[in-house]
Amino acid sequence: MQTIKYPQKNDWNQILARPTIELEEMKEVVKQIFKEVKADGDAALRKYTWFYDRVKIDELAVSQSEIDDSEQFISDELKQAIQLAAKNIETFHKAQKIESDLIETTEGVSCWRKFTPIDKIGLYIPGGSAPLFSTVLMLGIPARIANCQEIVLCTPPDKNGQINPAILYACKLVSITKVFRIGGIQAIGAMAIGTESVPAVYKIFGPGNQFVTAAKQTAIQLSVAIDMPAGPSEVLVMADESAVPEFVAADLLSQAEHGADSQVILLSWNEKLLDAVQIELKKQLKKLSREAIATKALNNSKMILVESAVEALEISNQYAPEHLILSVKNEDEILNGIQNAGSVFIGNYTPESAGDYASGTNHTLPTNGYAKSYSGVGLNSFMKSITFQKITRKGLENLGPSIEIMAEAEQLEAHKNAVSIRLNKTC
Ligand SMILES: NC(=O)c1ccc[n+]([C@@H]2O[C@H](COP(=O)([O-])OP(=O)(O)OC[C@H]3O[C@@H](n4cnc5c(N)ncnc54)[C@H](O)[C@@H]3O)[C@@H](O)[C@H]2O)c1
Ligand SMILES: N[C@H](CO)Cc1c[nH]c[nH+]1
Ligand SMILES: [Zn+2]
Repeated sequence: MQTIKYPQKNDWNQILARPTIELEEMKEVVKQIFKEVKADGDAALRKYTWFYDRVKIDELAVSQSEIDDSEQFISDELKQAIQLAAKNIETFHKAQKIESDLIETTEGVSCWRKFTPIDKIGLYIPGGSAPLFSTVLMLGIPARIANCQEIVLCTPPDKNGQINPAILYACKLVSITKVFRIGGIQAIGAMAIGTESVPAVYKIFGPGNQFVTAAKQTAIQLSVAIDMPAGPSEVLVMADESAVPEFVAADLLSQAEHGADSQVILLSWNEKLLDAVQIELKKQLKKLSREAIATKALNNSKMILVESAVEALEISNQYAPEHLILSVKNEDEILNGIQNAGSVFIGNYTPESAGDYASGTNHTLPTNGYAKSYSGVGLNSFMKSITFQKITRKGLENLGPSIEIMAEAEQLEAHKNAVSIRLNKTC
């Protein structure tokens, strides 16, 4: 991992550039696949599953018996771990329920909101290089709490056309029955457009590689909402002399192993720590089964020696990491200044993997700098709100003159009349 010492502020953006594929190139591919999905439906899904995943699929839908049988293939130990994670995710997301209060904005003018679930949703579960069954929990549990009626789930098949049993077990746990063995752009196209087998949905959720993320962004043009751009994983660690080099290296590697296009950043004002982490990285990397992937990601990654904690914070806010780890003595000084980050992990005993699996927070988070403007997935992502208002005669007498003046100023006479006609009528 390259080390950079005391970079100039003007150079921060270039040093921290993410290893993204040219968006325009991907957009063309996405456009073509979407066009074929619209024209040929399931046949296009089969064609691209063969093209990208090298597997011939007859039955796109996973049968209920495959879902039911999945638990035979996973250990009790894993089932228990999944159940504990599910409990914590449920507890954290249930607590996010918002009850809307009725507000009287002016005497006689009552306004309130009602939250309703998004009826039809699509979940994308990554499976290209690792079967991320934890994502089923992260999306399925809040969707169930929100009471979404139709949940469609797509995930790529393995070389034998099968879905990992842990993904199916997690589907069973959260009562998801419409499961399809489709990945990548074609899966997003199927859920956005609809085919003979895959129902079209109103909103698509879930992380994925750059192709999946580009496809989700194109789905927006078809009036389908998306949760956010949740692309290749990233982490930024801020560490001082109180950090443990072994822990820091392990955290960096935990996100580097996701994919060759992941990026990890370490910021410190303590040069000795950077050197120690560098040594640890080499030691730990060698032992990883995904060494090759993590090595590529480390080539996109940087260790940066900065002047101070204040400067580190400024860089971090500019970078807007998906995950921010604080391994520092005076965390409170930094916590107050965090403006842009998907999820924050505080102290030596809070590995980022805790949020990936089991602490309760959601791991579907904005990447590629989108943490400047997007939040991660939460209960509200699965709901929308409708506003209501009721105005009494007295209320309209109080508010009406202002509406009339504003409508007149906007030269919208009919708007004004809708108020005046009422105020002028005595009943
Ligand atoms: N931001 C988050 O919240 C978050 C959470 C979990 C995972 N992730 C990220 O999700 C990603 C998972 O990626 P993955 O690849 O393992 O699985 P994936 O399921 O996202 O993608 C696999 C699919 O990509 C398609 N594909 C592969 N090569 C292609 C190409 N050249 N052109 C078009 N399509 C192609 C194939 O159809 C394949 O099925 C990783 O980058 C990981 O970092 C992000
Ligand atoms: N770190 C990923 C989000 O960027 C989520 C994940 C799932 N499994 C392991 N990790
Ligand atoms: Zn992870």
